[in-house]
Amino acid sequence: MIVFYDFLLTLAGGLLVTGIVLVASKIVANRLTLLRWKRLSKGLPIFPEKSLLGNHISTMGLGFENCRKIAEAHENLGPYIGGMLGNNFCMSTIDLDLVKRVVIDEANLHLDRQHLNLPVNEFEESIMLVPGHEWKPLRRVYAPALKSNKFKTPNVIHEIEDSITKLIGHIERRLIKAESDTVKENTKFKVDDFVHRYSLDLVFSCFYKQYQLIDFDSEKCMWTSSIDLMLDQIPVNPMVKFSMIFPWFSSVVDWVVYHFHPLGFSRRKVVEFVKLQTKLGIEARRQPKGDESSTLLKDGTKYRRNMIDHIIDAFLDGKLTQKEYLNTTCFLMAAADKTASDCIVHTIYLLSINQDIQERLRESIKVEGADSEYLAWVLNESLRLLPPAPIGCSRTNSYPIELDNGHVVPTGTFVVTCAYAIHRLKKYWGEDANDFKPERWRDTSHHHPMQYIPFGAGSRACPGREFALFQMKMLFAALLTRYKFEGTEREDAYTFTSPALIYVVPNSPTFVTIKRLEDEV
Ligand code: HEM
Repeated sequence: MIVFYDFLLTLAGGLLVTGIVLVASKIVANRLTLLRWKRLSKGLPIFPEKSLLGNHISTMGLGFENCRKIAEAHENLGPYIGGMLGNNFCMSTIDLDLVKRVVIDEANLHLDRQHLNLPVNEFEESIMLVPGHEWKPLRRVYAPALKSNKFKTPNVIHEIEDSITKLIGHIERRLIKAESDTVKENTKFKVDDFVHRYSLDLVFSCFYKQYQLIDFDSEKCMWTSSIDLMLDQIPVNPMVKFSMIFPWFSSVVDWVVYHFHPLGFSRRKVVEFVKLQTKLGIEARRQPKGDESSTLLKDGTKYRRNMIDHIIDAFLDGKLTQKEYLNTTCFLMAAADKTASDCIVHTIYLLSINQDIQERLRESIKVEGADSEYLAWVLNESLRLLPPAPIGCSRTNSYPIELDNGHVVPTGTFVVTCAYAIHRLKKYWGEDANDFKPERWRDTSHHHPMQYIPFGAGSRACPGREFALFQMKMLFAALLTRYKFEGTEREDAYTFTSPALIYVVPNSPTFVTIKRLEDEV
C-alpha cells in the first residue's frame, strides 16, 4: 500500500514538475521569439494583449471578439502589428499594397498557410494546409471541378432546387402549425438552425451523394449539431487551447481528443462518414458510365453525376493520393457548409432589420430573378460586413520583406489579413463603412484590388466562390418571392463574434419572424 502511495506521489510530483517546466519553457520561448521579432522586424509594434502563456495573436486566436480586437488594435497601432501564432511569427496588416504583394504579385513565393494551426489533423494534407509545392497538383484537380461549367448543369441545379424545396417545405409546415397555435411566437424561426440544415443538405448531395440524411423537421439534427458543437468548442476547449499553445503536442492531443473526448466523438462521426461516402462514390464511379448525366447503379437507383465526380475521376486516374483525396474531401465539408450557411444567416438577419432594402430586393428579384444585380450587391455587402472566413486569406512569407518605413517583415511570418478589419476601413469604404448599404456596389471602379477579400485573392483564392454565390442567389430568389423576414436589431447590429478567428458568427441565436407574402396582402 505504501509503495502504491509512493508511486502516486512520485507520479503527481513528476506531472507537476513537467507542467511547471512546460509553462516556464513556453514563457521563455515566447519572450525569446518576441525579442527576435523585434530585432528582425526592426521595431514593428506588437499586439498589446498579453496573457501568461503566449501573447497577442496566439491567445487572441482562442477568444471570441478577435476580429473586433484586431480592427481596434490597427486603429491604435497602425497598419502592421506583430505577435505570435503558436511559436511562429505572425503579423496582422491592413496595408493593402503589402497584402497585394504577398497574395497576388509574389503569390508563387508566399504560398503557405501552414501556420494557420487548425487543430484538426484531417485537414493536414488537404488543399488548405499542404505546403506550397504540394498544393499545385491538388489545386489543378479541385479548382476546375468547382468551375461554373461543372455546376451549371441540370444535375447540380437539381440538387440545389431539391435542398431549397426541402427548406421551403419545412417553413410551410412550421407556418401551418403556427396558424393553429395561439402562441404568436411560433412564427419566429431560429434561422441559424434551419439554414445550417439547408446548407449541409446541399453539401451532402453535391459532394457525398447523400440525399436523405438531413431531417429538417426534427427537434435536433445530429449532423448540424455535431458540427456546431465542434466549432463552439474550439475557442473554449482546454485541450484545443493546450494544443494551440503547445503546438509540439498538437498531434498527440489531437489523437486523444479524437478518440476519447466528446468533441472528438462528433468529429469522428463526420470523418467516418466522409471516408465511407468517398469509398462508395469511388465504387459507384467504377460502374459502367452510361450517359454523362446519370448512370443506373446495380441497385437500380440513379447515380447523378455532379462536381465530386470530376474529383473522383482524377483520383481514379492517379492524380491524387488516397490521403490527399480523403482529407481534401473532408475539408470541402468545412469549406462549403458553414461558410455559406453563415453568409445566408447574416443576410437574412440584415434584410430582416432593413425592410426598405428587403422590399427593393424583392422587387428586383421579381423582374430579374436570381440574376438580379441588386441581389449580387446585397450578398457582397453582407460578405463585406460579416465575412464568414475572416482570416482565410493569409500567407507565410518566404523571404524578408522590407517596408517603406524601414521596418521589415521577417521570413516565416504568417501574414494575417483580417477581412473583417479590412472591410471596415473608412479610408476605402467611407465614413459609413459600418452600415449595411448595398448601393455602395453600384460603382467599384475606384476599389483597391485587396479591399474586398471575403473569398481571399490570388492563385489560392477560394475555388468554391462561384458555386457558393450561385446557390445562395437561387435560395434568396426562392425565399424572397414567398416570404417576408422581420427581425429586431441586435444591440450592436453588424458586429458578431469571431470564435478563434475561424468564423464570424452571431453572439446568440438569430430569431426572425417569417410571414407569407400572400398573407400580407
Ligand atoms: C460563402 C462561402 C465561402 C466563403 C466566404 C469562402 C471563403 C474562403 C476563403 C477566405 C478562402 C481562403 C482563400 C485565400 O487564401 O486566398 C477559401 C479557400 C477555399 N475554399 Fe472557400 N469559401 C466559401 C465557400 C466555399 C465552397 C462552397 C467551397 C467548395 C465547394 C470552398 C472551397 C474552398 C477550398 C478548397 C479552399 C482552399 C483553396 C486553396 O488553398 O487552393 N469554399 N475559401
